Amino acid sequence: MPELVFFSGTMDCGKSTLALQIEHNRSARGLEGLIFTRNDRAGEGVLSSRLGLETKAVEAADDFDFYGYLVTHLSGGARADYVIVDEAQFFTPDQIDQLARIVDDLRLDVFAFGITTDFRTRLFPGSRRLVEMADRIEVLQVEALCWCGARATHNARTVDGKMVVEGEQVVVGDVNRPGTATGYEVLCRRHHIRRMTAAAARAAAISPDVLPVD
Ligand SMILES: Nc1ncnc2c1ncn2[C@@H]1O[C@H](COP(=O)(O)OP(=O)(O)O)[C@@H](O)[C@H]1O
Ligand SMILES: Cc1cn([C@H]2C[C@H](O)[C@@H](COP(=O)(O)O)O2)c(=O)[nH]c1=O
Repeated sequence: MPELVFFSGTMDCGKSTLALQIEHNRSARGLEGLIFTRNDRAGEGVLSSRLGLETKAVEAADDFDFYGYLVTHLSGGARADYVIVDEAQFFTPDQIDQLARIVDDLRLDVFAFGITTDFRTRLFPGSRRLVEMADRIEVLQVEALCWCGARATHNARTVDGKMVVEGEQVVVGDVNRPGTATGYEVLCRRHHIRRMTAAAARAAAISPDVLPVD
């Protein structure tokens, strides 16, 4: 039975790497996939992993119709055996419904990869719809870690090095980029709630006025 699978996790936990591995394994066996993404850090029309691998992808904006694209593709005589969608959090609930329809009506597996919650710990609309609609939700096995060593479960945004909890939901960016104005850091829930990034923890540890958190 074809499935809509949502592979979810924090930033930097290996989602895009797994997407590339699934693509590699299936194409190595002669299957043909269609790959979609939106707002990848590496630019338009690319699905990239921090391990250095990347592949071409169709850049899908808000008005992109996944189901229509697949129908046109197949009725033109082209082949598609499965669909990969990276950065799935950025897609609209309607687009996620189109992915479900690809599974149910066109009988293709759809593998969607994305972060579940934003920097305020709120669900992205696309991720919410995937949680509602997916046949299966897979949490990635490789755990990203908080600076304290606990499993990272939340994504923090930093502006000029300080953690923020207000702002636009979508700002493309990366972890471990100290020089950039807007950055991200993965944290455990405890340290996300306390707004305690690695830099804040270091500063607290060297300040004689502040008791250590841990
Ligand atoms: N230099 C490196 N050596 C080994 N593994 C790395 C290196 N850089 C990144 N990684 C791995 O890649 C993961 C990030 O993969 P990526 O697919 O880009 O994540 P995501 O799509 O979830 O944001 C990291 O969690 C880490 O396991
Ligand atoms: C938490 C959060 C993240 N983003 C952006 C930042 C990155 O461009 C992507 C996540 O990519 P990854 O491959 O999973 O690392 O999402 C955002 O726009 N808003 C947020 O709150």
